[in-house]
Amino acid sequence: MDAPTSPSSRLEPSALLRERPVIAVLRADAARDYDAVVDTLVECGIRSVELTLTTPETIEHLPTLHRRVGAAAEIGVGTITSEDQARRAIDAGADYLVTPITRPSVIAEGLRAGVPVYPGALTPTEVHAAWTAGATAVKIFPASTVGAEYGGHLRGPFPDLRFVPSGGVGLSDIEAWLRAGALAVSVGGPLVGDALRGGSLEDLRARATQTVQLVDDLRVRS
Ligand SMILES: O=C[C@H](O)COP(=O)(O)O
Repeated sequence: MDAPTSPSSRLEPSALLRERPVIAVLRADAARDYDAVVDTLVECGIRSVELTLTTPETIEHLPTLHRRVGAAAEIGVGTITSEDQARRAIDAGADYLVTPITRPSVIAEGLRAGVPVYPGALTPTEVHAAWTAGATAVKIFPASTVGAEYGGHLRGPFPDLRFVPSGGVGLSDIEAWLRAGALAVSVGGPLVGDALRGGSLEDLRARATQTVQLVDDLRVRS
């Protein structure tokens, strides 16, 4: 049985994510493919990277990536669906956990360890359940099925809600989501492209630089 969790134990998002509200989601064929892409993203100013458990050896490779980026970026582990996965990711040093679903026991693992959790939810009922279980922010997934307008709708009944859209968020959607009140945006394919599968790192650099510029400009203007 999943234990209820007091919202008072909710963890805050990192300063890195608050300052530059983009999470780059990496889904690779092998963990070693992360290295050059993470280096490039962080060089361009991306400060939050989410690895995914569909990539073999992700947890084993996490300490190597932490050594590569140092304090320049936080590295989270996503696609977590079980308490065991959550514990293993935490033990390997995950800075945060991301789940495609809301499972209160996984959120509780993060809270116990002091590691922020971003659980996935879509409907208002799911979003509310994720938030009250102690999410640092609720991952709205898959975000492209609802669009940025949905974020504004959620703020009506849930004015304190923190949310992060994920899934199909294009670079051209980032501004609308942040203006709708998102804490941050989570972007995989549209940012990373084919860079994890031998694609151009220069093209990745261009997309990452453009993305960083966009969110920094929005912060200055808001
Ligand atoms: O699990 C994947 C993330 O939600 C990112 O999705 P995306 O590649 O559509 O941006």
